[in-house]
Amino acid sequence: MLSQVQCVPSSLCCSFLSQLVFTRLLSENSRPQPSNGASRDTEVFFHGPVHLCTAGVRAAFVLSTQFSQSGQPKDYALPNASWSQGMLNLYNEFVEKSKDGTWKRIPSYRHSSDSRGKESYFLQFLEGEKMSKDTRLFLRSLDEEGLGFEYVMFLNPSEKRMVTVYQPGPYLEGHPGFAHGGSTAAIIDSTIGGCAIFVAGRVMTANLSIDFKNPIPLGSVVLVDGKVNRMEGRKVFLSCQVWSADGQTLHAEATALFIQLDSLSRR
Ligand SMILES: CCCCCCCCCCCCCC(=O)SCCNC(=O)CCNC(=O)[C@H](O)C(C)(C)COP(=O)(O)OP(=O)(O)OC[C@H]1O[C@@H](n2cnc3c(N)ncnc32)[C@H](O)[C@@H]1OP(=O)(O)O
Repeated sequence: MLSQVQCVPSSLCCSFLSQLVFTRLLSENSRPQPSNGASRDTEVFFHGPVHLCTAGVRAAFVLSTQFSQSGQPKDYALPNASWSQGMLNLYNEFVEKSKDGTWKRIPSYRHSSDSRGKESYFLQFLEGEKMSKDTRLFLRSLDEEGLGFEYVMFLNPSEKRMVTVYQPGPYLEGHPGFAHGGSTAAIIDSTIGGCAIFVAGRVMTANLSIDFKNPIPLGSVVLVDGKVNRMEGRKVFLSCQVWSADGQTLHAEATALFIQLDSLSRR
């Protein structure tokens, strides 16, 4: 994939970049604004008049957003320009707590096969599943920062607990200005899914029950706090709460059952 990015002729890139600037100027006053939570600087739109831009160049751009400058797969669980100060504050708080090893930041890649390193419980999970190299991670499926799920997970192994610092972007809108409940379910499922993977390896969600207490404003920052309560045989019981960053508002409460799998291949 990398070589495809590097093979794009530089003249094509220049033309692409100038079109991009042109596109931004053209569209600055005409396109709808994100209702909340997205930095305009991170937005890239492709409009009709500039469709000189080929699908190949578009693909090269998309690929280039998936790799860091060092050519390594991009770790999406690191700060970017779309993160609000509130998101950065909570992130820094947990980075600080990670210094003595109590918490561990979980790197997060678009493609599961990019999850490298001995800290990667997720990779161990996938190796067990023999999943395709191109397996995607749903929550990382947008090319542009700040529009969808912006999040970083921290695992506390001794407490079997995972917290996700989460900032929902405008593409997750349900009721005007608020995150769709399905997106909240997805971040809860992934947070407690991470906990369940940590304690039980290969698992699937069998049951997820959510009480939505207060809507989550788009662009706000919340803390998704999940933990394993107990295991009974193959059954992993978990609970989760979603709090506003200031701890004053309980947005959602959930319980879940995950089932440890012997193997997906038997299915
Ligand atoms: C550290 C890591 C970091 C990672 C970060 C990234 C994380 C990303 C994470 C992403 C995460 C994304 C995660 C996702 O989105 S997973 C996608 C959504 N989930 C599914 O699609 C699962 C579909 N269901 C199934 O495949 C099967 O039904 C499963 C596998 C769940 C169980 O079928 P299986 O044939 O294997 O088991 P069994 O039927 O013998 O049952 C076994 C026991 O379980 C009990 N039971 C079963 N179902 C229920 C139920 N609904 N309520 C209450 N109890 C239930 C059952 O009574 C029995 O109990 P007992 O009789 O033994 O007492």
